[in-house]
Amino acid sequence: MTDAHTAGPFIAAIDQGTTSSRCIVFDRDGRIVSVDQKEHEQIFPKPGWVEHDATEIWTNVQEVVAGAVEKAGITRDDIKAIGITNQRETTLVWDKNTGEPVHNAIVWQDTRTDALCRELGRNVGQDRFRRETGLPLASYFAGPKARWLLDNVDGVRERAEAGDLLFGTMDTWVIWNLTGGVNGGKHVTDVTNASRTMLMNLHTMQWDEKIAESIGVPTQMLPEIRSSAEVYGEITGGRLGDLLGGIPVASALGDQQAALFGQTCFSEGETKSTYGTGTFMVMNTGDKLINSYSGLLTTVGYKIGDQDTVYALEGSIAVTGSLVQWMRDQMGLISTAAEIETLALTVEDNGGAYFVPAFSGLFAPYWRSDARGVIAGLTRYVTKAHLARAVLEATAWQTREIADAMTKDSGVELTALKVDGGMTSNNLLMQTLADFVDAPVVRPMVAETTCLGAAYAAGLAVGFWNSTDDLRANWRRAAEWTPRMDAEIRDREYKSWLKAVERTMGWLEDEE
Ligand SMILES: Nc1ncnc2c1ncn2[C@@H]1O[C@H](COP(=O)(O)OP(=O)(O)O)[C@@H](O)[C@H]1O
Ligand SMILES: O=P(O)(O)OC[C@H](O)CO
Repeated sequence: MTDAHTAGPFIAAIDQGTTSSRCIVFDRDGRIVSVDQKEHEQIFPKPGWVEHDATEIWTNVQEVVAGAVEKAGITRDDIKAIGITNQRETTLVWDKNTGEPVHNAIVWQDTRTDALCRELGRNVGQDRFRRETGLPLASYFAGPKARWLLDNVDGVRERAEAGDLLFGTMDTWVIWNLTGGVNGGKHVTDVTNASRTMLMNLHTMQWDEKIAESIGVPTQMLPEIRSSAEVYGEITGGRLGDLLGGIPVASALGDQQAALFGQTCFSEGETKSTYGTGTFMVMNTGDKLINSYSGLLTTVGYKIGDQDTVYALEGSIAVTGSLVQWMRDQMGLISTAAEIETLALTVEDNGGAYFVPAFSGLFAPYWRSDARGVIAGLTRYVTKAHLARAVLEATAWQTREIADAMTKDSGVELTALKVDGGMTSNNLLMQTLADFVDAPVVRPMVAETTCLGAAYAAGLAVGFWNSTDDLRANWRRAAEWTPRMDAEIRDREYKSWLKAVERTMGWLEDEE
């Protein structure tokens, strides 16, 4: 509910995430006024496959927007703009005449395009994709997922070539529906989301015809690439049209880029790391498009209207919070995620055990789809409490590897790491992180940095905030952890971790 401290007007933001969709209403100081959230089904048709029902997601998005507005006790006139942020890479194709998806969305974690990526590597070469798109060939990205839909769903290639089908990541799907759907919905994406498709040329910021042809995706089904902060259209029609019709839809950012923005990492070298299902460390590299030689992604940080593009380096870790979920749901060793900390605190150390959760292969800095999970160093001494430690340490060591790669590629030493996401409520993990990366770890007051970033971008687009300086003033520290680990112990432990990582590689044979 609004009160005297949160007088309007407001900006709303939608976060269409991997496990849920949420909407948050913010005031001018970047404070949360209301939140509504709804989970959607995770569909696992085969080992390694992960899908979402995009129709369910759109229904949930409408519900949470209506829910957040109702909880705030405000109306359309109080909201100056709405921004979008989203799980990235998750790929959908739908019919522009009916609004019906041709298939479930293929989620970023899905590994069904591994073989296709290997084939593209053999036929076209890794280097070409890296050079033009900033990305290594991996099943993580959207382009190969689109190709899979074109090849494997009946009639889809013909309908796409006839111009009846639209491709989009979840930003595009939500914006198209919000702005009218079959009745003139805008078919757009922003530069950050486009930079994760493997179809956009990072040098021109346009679809790369040759790359699209080599992957086998017709460019006519791709959305128009726009900046991250501008008015794409207005809320039109349907349930939300009645409630919020006319409100400008004014930003789109992939969720990790939105978190960079929400953490106000506006200067070159500033870095954030978000700890959710997976973990994503992103460094602002300003106007420098840095080629990574250490296994990071070169990506777009953001682009505000017609200002210059801000680039970024990213280290993506597939499994962090989801390892805690696995300990809870598959192993039954804890009953809530928070219990991992209580259990880990019953022992002094990991008892010699190291857990490398290469469940979907290894992402950054290795990009090895043939890797699978390993628990190394087991003896009869090891208890479930030691494993709980090893689980938390896995997140911290994976971050350390990315931090090392960032320093190598950018030449910038990490002086502080701004963190956010669900796992940051774990104090032991945050201390371990500071110890392993050997830098202070800081968490802001508003932990919902993803939605905040989308709200900030939308607010800038409509003049609700004037500049990024206005936004910096809103960032406030809530907690800080400083390193206190003996360097010799850290180096010894790091070596053992790297040895355990080695053990995960080559588990899958080429034909698997
Ligand atoms: N206290 C905790 N300790 C460790 N992990 C936690 C804790 N609380 C939540 N998590 C993990 O954080 C993740 C949820 O964080 P969230 O930021 O909501 O993720 P996402 O946005 O990716 O859905 C879950 O994977 C959960 O296991
Ligand atoms: O929805 P999240 O927070 O799990 O983020 C997913 C990432 O965008 C995948 O690249």
